[in-house]
Amino acid sequence: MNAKPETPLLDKVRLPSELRALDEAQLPQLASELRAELIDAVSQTGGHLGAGLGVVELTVALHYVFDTPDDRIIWDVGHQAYPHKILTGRRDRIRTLRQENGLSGFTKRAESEYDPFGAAHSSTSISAGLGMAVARDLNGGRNNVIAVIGDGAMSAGMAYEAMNNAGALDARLIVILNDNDMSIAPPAGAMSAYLARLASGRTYAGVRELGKKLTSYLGRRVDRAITRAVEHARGFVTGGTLFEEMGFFHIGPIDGHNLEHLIPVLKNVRDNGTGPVLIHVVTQKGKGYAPAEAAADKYHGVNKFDVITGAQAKAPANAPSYTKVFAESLVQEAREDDRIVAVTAAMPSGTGLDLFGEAFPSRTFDVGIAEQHAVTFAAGLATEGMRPFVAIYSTFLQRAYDQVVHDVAIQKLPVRFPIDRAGFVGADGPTHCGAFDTAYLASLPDFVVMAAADEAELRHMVRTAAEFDEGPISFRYPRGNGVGVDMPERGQVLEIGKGRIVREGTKVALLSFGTRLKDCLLAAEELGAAGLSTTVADARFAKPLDEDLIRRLARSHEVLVMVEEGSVGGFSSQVLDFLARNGLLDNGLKVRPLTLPDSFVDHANPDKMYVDAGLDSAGIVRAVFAALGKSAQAARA
Ligand SMILES: Cc1ncc(C[n+]2csc(CCOP(=O)(O)OP(=O)(O)O)c2C)c(N)n1
Ligand SMILES: CC(=O)[C@@H](O)[C@H](O)COP(=O)(O)O
Ligand SMILES: [Mg+2]
Repeated sequence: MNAKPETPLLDKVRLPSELRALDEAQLPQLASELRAELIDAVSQTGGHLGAGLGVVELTVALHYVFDTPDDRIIWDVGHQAYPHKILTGRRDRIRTLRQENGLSGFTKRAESEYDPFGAAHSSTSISAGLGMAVARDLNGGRNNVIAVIGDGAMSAGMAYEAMNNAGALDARLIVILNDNDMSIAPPAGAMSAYLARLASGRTYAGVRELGKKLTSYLGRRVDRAITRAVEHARGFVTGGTLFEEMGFFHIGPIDGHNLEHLIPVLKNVRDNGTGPVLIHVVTQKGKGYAPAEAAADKYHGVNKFDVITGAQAKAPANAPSYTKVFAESLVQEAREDDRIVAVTAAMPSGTGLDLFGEAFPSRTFDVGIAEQHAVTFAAGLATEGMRPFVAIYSTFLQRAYDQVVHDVAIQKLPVRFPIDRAGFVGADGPTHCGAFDTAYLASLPDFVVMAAADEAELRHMVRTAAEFDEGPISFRYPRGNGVGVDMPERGQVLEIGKGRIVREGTKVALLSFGTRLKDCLLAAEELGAAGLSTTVADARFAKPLDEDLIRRLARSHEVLVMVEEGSVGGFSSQVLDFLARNGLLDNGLKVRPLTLPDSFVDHANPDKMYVDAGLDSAGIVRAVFAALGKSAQAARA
């Protein structure tokens, strides 16, 4: 275990008010101790590190200059907010980050008054900040509202919707564009190239012009320190930037690691000016920790690691991850069919499309954080006969629901949706839990909705989706590793709307949708041992349902339990609806849906989450006994 860093100055700063009592000359030391504390804490918990390292100085400067929590700081995504948490009364719990009952890995209103807005999905900060600014004005308040948004998050439409509105309202809102020239992967798109041009100072102003311009916004208080800050290194961009055209006063770029530059600029913006202002701050993701600076992903998200070497802990795996199986299967199909193309919204490594991109660079599209566009872009591809796969996390597809309905489903376009991170995701908590996709997709007419029970099934579903041209089709699979089943050389095309019986019994039927199948099989063993002959079926499809299979299970068993890792309203609800409409509930069948709880479940270890949700084998056994009016113990006795 590495020695805990010495942090004599940070030890005296529990809250921002104590930070504000420091002399400005002490701030570089504070920043250095804060960085060491951050590295040490994340080495023990794992989590998002690179983004936080990049905003250490910015965090210190913001809390030094602004009167938080009355002044509101909104961190976009919130993954970079660990230094903010350390400075805002949460240092004593920082080593509980992302663990059960510990601090959230993102900003969270319930956690602290210094977190005025919860996040984890990107590009919400300017909208939320504008709402707060307008509310302040309506209430006659005077506090500042500061939205800190990354260059990656700046690719999402919502950021522009918010700026468009802010420019029109002319509300006093401070936006800090934290430009580290990185998303999770290197950023994609024309906006990123534009920011790079601004940051490289293509358009310099002369000192006089700069002075005039700053004075026009900041009043006469523009001092030499600010002029120096914005002149420094890259120079000051004048006139006609996109942000100015949208009604923002645009300052920068300035060096986001230089407190002597940050503090005078922030103070002057705090004390002067009207209307919305955007400060373009240039930072380095992973700053100040050599292994992070050298890493391709700048240590965006890490496991526990050794501080000296940077080596990350790796859990031993007996099976490949679902993500990898998906990616390799798609590459395999794409070798056979050049109409297959792949789309990701800024998640090439998370979705496995980095592998696809290596094999087929010209058929891979990283559209940036732009889920809505990703879906409609794929719809356009499909209209011209391409076979697009939009590989996306369940939670992020939520953002593109109207595009799924209006652009894809109504037009019956064959867009394929491989849905990763379906179900509990563990440490990222409720914002990233893939709970709702089955409910929101299976309610759409003619949508084909599948879930893979294991990695071999996933391979079949990739092939099935590739060859299905009749309309939209999705298949879901969870975060983490497969079960370790034998893999077919190539996937088979599954019959649409047909499930499979995995084990035959007579009294109890367990109907699984997705990877809970293995717990159903364990439960069936236990039920069998207790004298309850149990059938286990893998539904494969939530839409269209395998009606014959369900009818058979309902008619020939006393108990029918549906098991899924999704919200209420999903697969089980589809089955219940079918049973009710077809009179299959009229003869005393005991039916129990086992779904995710109807609540937002906080971050924890996924295995524990399954137990708490009753979705492990013991929970399934309990549900069967409860349906039969017995306790599990009594039945065993
Ligand atoms: C809507 C949405 N899509 C995707 C993600 C996944 N994601 C989290 S952080 C991130 C990169 C953000 O880049 P940037 O805003 O530049 O922040 P940085 O990590 O560089 O500080 C992505 C793609 C997300 N959180 N929300
Ligand atoms: C903040 C964010 O949205 C991503 O970094 C996310 O945490 C990645 O999750 P995975 O680790 O499951 O890819
Ligand atoms: Mg970035």
